[in-house]
Amino acid sequence: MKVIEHYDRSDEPLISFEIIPPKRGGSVKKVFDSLDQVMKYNPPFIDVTYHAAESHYEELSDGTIKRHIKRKRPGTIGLCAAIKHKYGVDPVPHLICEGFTKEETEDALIELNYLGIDNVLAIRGDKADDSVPRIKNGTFNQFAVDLVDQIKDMNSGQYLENITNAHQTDFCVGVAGYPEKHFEAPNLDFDIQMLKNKVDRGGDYIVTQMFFDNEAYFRFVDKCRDAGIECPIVPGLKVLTRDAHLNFLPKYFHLNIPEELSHEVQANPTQARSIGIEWSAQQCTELLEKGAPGIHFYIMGDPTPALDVIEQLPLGHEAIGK
Ligand SMILES: NC(=O)C1=CN([C@@H]2O[C@H](COP(=O)(O)OP(=O)(O)OC[C@H]3O[C@@H](n4cnc5c(N)ncnc54)[C@H](O)[C@@H]3O)[C@@H](O)[C@H]2O)C=CC1
Ligand SMILES: Nc1nc(=O)c2c([nH]1)NC[C@@H]1CN(c3ccc(C(=O)N[C@@H](CCC(=O)O)C(=O)O)cc3)CN21
Repeated sequence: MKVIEHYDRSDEPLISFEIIPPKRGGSVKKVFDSLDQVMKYNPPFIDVTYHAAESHYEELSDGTIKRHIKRKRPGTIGLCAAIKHKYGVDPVPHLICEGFTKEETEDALIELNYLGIDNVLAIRGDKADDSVPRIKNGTFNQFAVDLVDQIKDMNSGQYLENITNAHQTDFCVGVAGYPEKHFEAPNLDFDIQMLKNKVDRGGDYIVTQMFFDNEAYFRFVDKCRDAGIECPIVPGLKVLTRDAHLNFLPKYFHLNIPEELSHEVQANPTQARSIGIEWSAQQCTELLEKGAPGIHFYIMGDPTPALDVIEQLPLGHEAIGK
């Protein structure tokens, strides 16, 4: 079933999760162990991140530099197929522009279609310093909106080359939104216009970047509505569990940590996990009271903090599968 149908049909807020594939050489068992734990809560869908190849440089004994190109976390599509068939839950693979040609993306969409997977999250992808320069032959999607166009084209039977009577796929497309602005955008209004483009061109729902201050989410939703964006805007949350997150999360995700939270963690660094869980539970309670369509938890490799949060929430039957 499509993610947008889950939101349209449910009377209860939906609790969903996002995971990351294991590093190359890792075992899928750890992922299944995580998923076994979250299944108790009947997630309607599970997102699986997608990762491009990265460059690594090695200095050889003669002083020359050798470049190695490696995809650190392969396996998104296989993992999605496994989730669908092992748990009967709708997987949402991420598709990214960075590092992939449109031709590779078309092939990935064909694989997904054959697997009966009809949801994707269309994002641009992080422009890492060590991303692989575009030396491949082919065309590239520059922004997430270009990827949305490509997916919607396939939904109307338009492939990259002209194919008469081509099969029309039927993907539901999620896109990313930034309550505290994407760091490259000059201002929030500009970023919201770019978000509106993604929705106008076929994005069915929005999942937000993580945030720790609900006011940022509520302001963002108001501004999106004022800009004419009508689709569900799902808050994405990560539970802070370590004092190191005070630096790590702003650095990697360009977000603000409220003073009250950072002071509390700095005063009791060994209690970071319980402080973070308490903070997140309060965030969720207010978000749900004020009508958020659900919560999307970024659990990545470890579901336990998010599950501790969920246990504290006043959720109904459908949302928590009790
Ligand atoms: N779940 C995940 O894996 C998520 C990953 N991300 C990461 O966040 C980053 C951004 O991804 P998206 O939001 O999908 O990218 P996007 O392409 O929608 O926007 C990226 C930036 O470009 C700007 N922009 C968009 N269209 C533009 C245009 N036509 N002209 C000028 N500027 C334009 C936007 O304002 C924004 O600052 C990526 O690096 C992505 O990997 C974000 C959320 C979720
Ligand atoms: N810019 C951006 N890139 C992303 O890939 C991304 C977002 N934003 N926002 C939404 C989700 C959340 N994502 C992630 C990705 C990795 C971790 C992660 O590895 N967290 C560990 C870090 C471990 C370490 O210390 O290295 C953690 O402890 O939080 C968390 C969220 C992926 N997504």
